[in-house]
Amino acid sequence: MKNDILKVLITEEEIAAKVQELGRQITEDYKGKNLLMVSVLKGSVIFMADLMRAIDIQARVDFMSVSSYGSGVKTSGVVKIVKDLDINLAGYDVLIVEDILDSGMTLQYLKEVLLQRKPHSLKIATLLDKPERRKVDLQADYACFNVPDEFVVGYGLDFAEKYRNLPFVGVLKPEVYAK
Ligand SMILES: O=P(O)(O)OC[C@H]1O[C@H](OP(=O)(O)OP(=O)(O)O)[C@H](O)[C@@H]1O
Ligand code: HPA
Ligand SMILES: [Mg+2]
Repeated sequence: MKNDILKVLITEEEIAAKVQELGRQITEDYKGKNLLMVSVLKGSVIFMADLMRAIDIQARVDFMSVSSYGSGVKTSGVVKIVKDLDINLAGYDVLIVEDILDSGMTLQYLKEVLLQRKPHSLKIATLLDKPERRKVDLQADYACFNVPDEFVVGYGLDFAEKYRNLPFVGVLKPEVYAK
């Protein structure tokens, strides 16, 4: 699998160090609050698993799955909830945990939907931010790394459902897309 990688953008060690740093920051920022971490399936599960263990306050977790109706529709911002949260958000300080903020369509939709449920607060933590591709005016409250406008895989991020289990973030060789 690693043979398919053209270049590593962010190493396993760099990710680990940043996730620990973000965990400490969230621990500080959410002291005395009622933290609920919401992971957006599937890409964010690796980040979620590492980040939650880097946080030293009581934190609940829940999972949500959304899908676009097709790549064409995704750009119009139409997203469908495939699996909703189990927990009612009232009274929680919700932190959405995402792997990547790209066009921003997914997170803009999620933010809107979750805000309607009247959480005490709502913030976004993302591992990767690709600001050049943004189509909506949205920023993450916490972002670990900026990435250039290239399709990236690994540490949860997939190409055609593959490469999520790479421990680093990288770019695929062009011939992999042609397969
Ligand atoms: O900012 P955007 O342009 O909306 O892109 C970001 C979203 O796209 C990816 O999810 P995807 O729909 O591929 O699902 P996955 O997490 O299961 O891979 C990624 O995990 C984000 O959720
Ligand atoms: O660069 C990316 N890689 C994988 N999944 C993604 N979803 C949005 N952008 C990306
Ligand atoms: Mg994906």
